Amino acid sequence: MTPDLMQEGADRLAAYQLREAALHTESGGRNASLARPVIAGEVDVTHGRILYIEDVHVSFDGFKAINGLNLDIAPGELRCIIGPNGAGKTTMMDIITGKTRPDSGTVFFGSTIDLLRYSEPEIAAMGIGRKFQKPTVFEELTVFENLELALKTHKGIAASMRFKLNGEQKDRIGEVLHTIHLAGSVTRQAGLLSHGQKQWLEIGMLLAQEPKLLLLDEPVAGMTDEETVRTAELFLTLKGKHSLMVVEHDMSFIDTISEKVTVLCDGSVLAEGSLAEVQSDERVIEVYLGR
Ligand SMILES: Nc1ncnc2c1ncn2[C@@H]1O[C@H](COP(=O)(O)OP(=O)(O)OP(=O)(O)O)[C@@H](O)[C@H]1O
Repeated sequence: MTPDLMQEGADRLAAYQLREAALHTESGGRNASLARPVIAGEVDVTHGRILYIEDVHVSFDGFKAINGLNLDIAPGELRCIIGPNGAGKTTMMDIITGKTRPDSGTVFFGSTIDLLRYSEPEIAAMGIGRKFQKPTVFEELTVFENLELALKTHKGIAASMRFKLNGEQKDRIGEVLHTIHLAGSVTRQAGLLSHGQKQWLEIGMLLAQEPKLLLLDEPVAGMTDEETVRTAELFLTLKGKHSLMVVEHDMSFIDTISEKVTVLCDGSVLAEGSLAEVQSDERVIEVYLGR
């Protein structure tokens, strides 16, 4: 992400926060009930789901990229998503994060927040973080500065102008640095990190914002074997505190981290279960794993 894009995101977030504040001051009626669910930190998971997708359809010029998709994720779950190229994995993440609007269907964050009503920055501000395949850290800044910036941006641009880290926030950055195995590289310029370390730093930038749901697209692509092992350890420590959706093609990585695996094909769920279960499913072997 470029500084311009980050600035734009922060501006839109500030506008969103102003709009939310205005909604909260209106009395009763529809607006009051709509405003209620988007208070940061409050996601109603009493029904046992942090993400709920039902019968979602998306077509691009008549081509059905997502075709009757149903999927839900429990709070604290680490779900792996696999499937052949073109199965709709990225499009599904685009829908959850507000980048693509479905033609029809339901997408809820917890049981009260209808994600289809919100924009991309609004959804990010609610606690859904997304990590794209390529690392996009600020190469000129140090590891610490990248994390600090992530915290500031999360506060919105108006707040970030006068934003100084308090003790709690410094502790939060320290905690994140430890989690992402970069505590020994605080003052290192991000551009000098290895590919794997840059990926961890970007995950750390998301963690600094304390997301409830993290969407990670091919996080170990291009990593060394050692980095892949450490990333698996990292994800296993995040599980429980956060809900994670991980799209990956690396089966040994999935084997290490997965409990439940969802196989997407032609825009809908082909199979779901443990890795061993989906690997022995004839339909999955046919379309994805090969004989
Ligand atoms: N904006 C778009 N316009 C037209 N077609 C699109 C668009 N976005 C995605 N598609 C098509 O939708 C289908 C699903 O694409 P998507 O990128 O979601 O698949 P994927 O499972 O992420 O694949 P991969 O593993 O290759 O990343 C593909 O056939 C793709 O070409």
